[in-house]
Amino acid sequence: MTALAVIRDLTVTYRRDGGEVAALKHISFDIVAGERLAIIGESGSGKSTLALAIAGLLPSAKIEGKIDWFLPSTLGARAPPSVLPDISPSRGEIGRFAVGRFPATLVIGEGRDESAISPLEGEMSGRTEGGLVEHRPQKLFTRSSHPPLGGRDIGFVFQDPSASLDPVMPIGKQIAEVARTHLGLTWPQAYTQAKILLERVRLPDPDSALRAFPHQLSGGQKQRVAIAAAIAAGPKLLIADEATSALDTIVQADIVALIRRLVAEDGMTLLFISHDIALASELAERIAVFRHGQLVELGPTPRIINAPAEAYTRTLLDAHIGLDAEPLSNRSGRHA
Ligand SMILES: Nc1ncnc2c1ncn2[C@@H]1O[C@H](COP(=O)(O)OP(=O)(O)OP(=O)(O)O)[C@@H](O)[C@H]1O
Repeated sequence: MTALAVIRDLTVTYRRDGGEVAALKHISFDIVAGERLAIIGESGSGKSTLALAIAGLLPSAKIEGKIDWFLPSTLGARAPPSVLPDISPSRGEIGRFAVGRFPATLVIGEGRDESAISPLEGEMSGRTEGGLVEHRPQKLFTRSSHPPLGGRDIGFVFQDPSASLDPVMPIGKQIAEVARTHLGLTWPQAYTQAKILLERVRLPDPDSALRAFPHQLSGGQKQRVAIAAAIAAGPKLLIADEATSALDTIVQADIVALIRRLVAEDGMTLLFISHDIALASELAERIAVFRHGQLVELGPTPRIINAPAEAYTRTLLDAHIGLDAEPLSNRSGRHA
């Protein structure tokens, strides 16, 4: 098993009302390349904080610990200047790191420099790119290099597609822009790619859908578009943060099936964040259980479901009425 990312002693603290909130406390685990890993826990357990920290999308929190990335070479890939950390190595250095050979190490939180270009607390541009909300990078300290680039190495699907899609830009352009930016395509090439992606996420009539605006689509269709944008640059890691929670049960099952299919087709690693242990157990090969910012336990899905080591996991299982029922995605023979 090859690690895609090795997370060690990750601690995240937010500042709130003059005090501090420890959202994650000394978290250590590996993300295995190609696996489907679910992060589950009740509200406030730190799931979203973990997802955002891994994606480098926590500009205003205090982050300590280390993430080693084992990313494939990206030589030739184009990185938009706005998402390169200001102290990152020169772009010529990016691409020297091969999977499993030269990890990119982010040592976070050492010697924080307040003159960094990080945005003011709470500031976000609101602009979307590859399913990621673009922001100026936090001050990450790079030991060796090639930190992952949001949108290119990591695709992010949020709970609310209405918030992650630009309401005044045709959806084809939103997807094409990701492909153009990160893959260095021309606009015509990027639009061809966008159409292929709309077909892959099974949006009806992809040709006219290219010109549609988000408000012309249903919630499930918008999430399909958000997923298409998230995978447009061929990320190694796809993070789905409660990506189905805002959808009704039937559409939820469709989106889960879609994510499963796309992850398999593209050989992506999946981090599936959910409060729903039943949903997680359908999709994930391993489950990590979080509570109060701590990792309670992590193991293969059958072991977590059938023989949890921790009482808290058992409580979560007992609380879930639907776990013994037929998996959601099988209920009506649905396909992605
Ligand atoms: N921007 C923030 N500023 C201050 N505190 C925050 C911020 N974001 C999250 N928190 C706090 O950090 C803790 C973890 O929150 P987080 O959103 O990561 O949990 P979660 O498991 O994803 O919850 P949910 O399922 O409700 O989204 C909570 O106590 C939350 O109130």
